[in-house]
Amino acid sequence: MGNIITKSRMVRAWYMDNSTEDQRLEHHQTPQKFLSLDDLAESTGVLHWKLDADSYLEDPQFEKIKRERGYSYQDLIEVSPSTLPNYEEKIKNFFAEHLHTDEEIRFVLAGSGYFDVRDLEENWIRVEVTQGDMIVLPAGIYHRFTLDTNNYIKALRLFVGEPVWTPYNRPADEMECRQEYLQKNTICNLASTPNGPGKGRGKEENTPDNVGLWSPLPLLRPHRPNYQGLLSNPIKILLSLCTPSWQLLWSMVISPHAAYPLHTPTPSRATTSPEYSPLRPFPPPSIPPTIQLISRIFLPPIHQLLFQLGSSKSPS
Ligand SMILES: CSCCC(=O)/C(O)=C/O
Ligand SMILES: [Fe+2]
Ligand code: NI
Repeated sequence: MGNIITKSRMVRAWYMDNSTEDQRLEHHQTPQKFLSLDDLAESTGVLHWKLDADSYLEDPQFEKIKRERGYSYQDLIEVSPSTLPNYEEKIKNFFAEHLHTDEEIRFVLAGSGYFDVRDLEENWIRVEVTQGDMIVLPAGIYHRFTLDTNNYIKALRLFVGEPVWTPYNRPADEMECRQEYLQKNTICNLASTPNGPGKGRGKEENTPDNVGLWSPLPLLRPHRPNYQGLLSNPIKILLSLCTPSWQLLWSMVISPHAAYPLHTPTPSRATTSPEYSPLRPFPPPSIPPTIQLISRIFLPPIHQLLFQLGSSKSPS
């Protein structure tokens, strides 16, 4: 593939239009609507790193990511009409909306392409990957892949343990990994944060960025990119009207008690972190066992239910 020009650029992600034109085109909405990597992580759980594809073998950051995330397997895939056996069929399968029971991890060594991921409001978000992009799609996320008009990508595929590439085409809503994905992304990680978008979830587990930020109000944060779309049916409107009182109750009364025991087994930095609002003291001054129990057992399912009602009644 001597004529393929590969260039490294900042990753871009945008909301797609609904056109059925050539899948390899960019498919922007009008006007174009981009989202930041923080918003991408927050609304889908997709993670991204920019690395040097020419020196990844000696790159300590690449090693660190592999070590910390347990990636023990890697191989190469080169997607182009001339390099991929059964190209036409594979390309068709890659572009069918599907999920996997494990993370999909790709590190782009050359060329480019698009990973499309569904957010929780059923929008397609297109993530452009070029040389040096490492992308992790969480287990259970609906997604698809296409080449762009350059028709070429070479990527490392990484995996935890023995690789399982099986795609499960949509609908796969009953699968455990899908349910887990929804659970993680509707309750814990789309958290309302005191620090603005993107701080509610991160690439590391159990850091202060990931604790203490648990809120039942993922739908109702004005900074979320699709906030407007949420106000499209009566349940969503009702939810939004409840926001101020629910938010206040949550942040002042329940959250300081509930968030800490729910999310951090190791309180190490919690008390000293300057990032926290005084409304969310760490550790909580006292945690009445009944409040802990009630908030742990009842609030997640209630909020999950509200969320599902709110997001399934009408297209937003
Ligand atoms: C750039 S890797 C090709 C796409 C792929 O492997 C996959 O599983 C898409 O979902
Ligand atoms: Fe896939
Ligand atoms: Ni060539």
